[in-house]
Amino acid sequence: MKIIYFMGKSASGKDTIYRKVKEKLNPSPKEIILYTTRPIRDHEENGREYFFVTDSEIAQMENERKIIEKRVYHTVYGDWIYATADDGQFDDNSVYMTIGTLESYVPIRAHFGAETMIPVYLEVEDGLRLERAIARERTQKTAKYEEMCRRFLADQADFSEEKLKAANIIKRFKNEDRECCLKEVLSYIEHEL
Ligand SMILES: Nc1ncnc2c1ncn2[C@@H]1O[C@H](COP(=O)(O)OP(=O)(O)OP(=O)(O)O)[C@@H](O)[C@H]1O
Repeated sequence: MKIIYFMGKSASGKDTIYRKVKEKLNPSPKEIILYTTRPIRDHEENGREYFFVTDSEIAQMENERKIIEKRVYHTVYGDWIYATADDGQFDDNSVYMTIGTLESYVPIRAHFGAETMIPVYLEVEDGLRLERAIARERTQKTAKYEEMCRRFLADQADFSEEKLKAANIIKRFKNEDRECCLKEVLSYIEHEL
């Protein structure tokens, strides 16, 4: 089993590059769909970006010992839970792909083993990344600028150099030009597979 694990700060382009990589890889990797209690965004679909669930549904999966890792974010809209679950999604002979955080990468690597993991860490210069985050919020019916700012600040601590080093994230991909980034990410993944 291999798990291609996309990470990066908010608006670093994880979703964008992830979708393109999924399109280009043949056979296409299976997606690991995470669970979240955050409200669905306008362009999202339940079961595509995430399984959108309630707090009690997460609690039930915990009782059933299905949760591999779980994070709680204290947002301006309340607590949002994100979780990865061993819910029957995984089989030994498949290649999987998902978007996660550094905090989630570490327990997942511990659960499945380092040899299973193909980490893809994306980065964008902070000013450009903030511009992209604002532009993205503007396209939403209800722009959540406060939450966007909270995440921008939280990212600095969540993806600190110490944490990147501790998680053994050495390779990084700059997402300035989409096509260049995609090409580099694809050739790295193909090499690792
Ligand atoms: N190389 C690029 N050039 C220009 N715009 C980009 C590029 N990559 C991504 N974007 C745009 O930047 C915004 C953020 O990208 P995306 O939603 O993929 O980021 P993300 O890392 O998944 O964000 P989050 O973690 O906050 O959900 C989107 O509007 C996307 O279209």
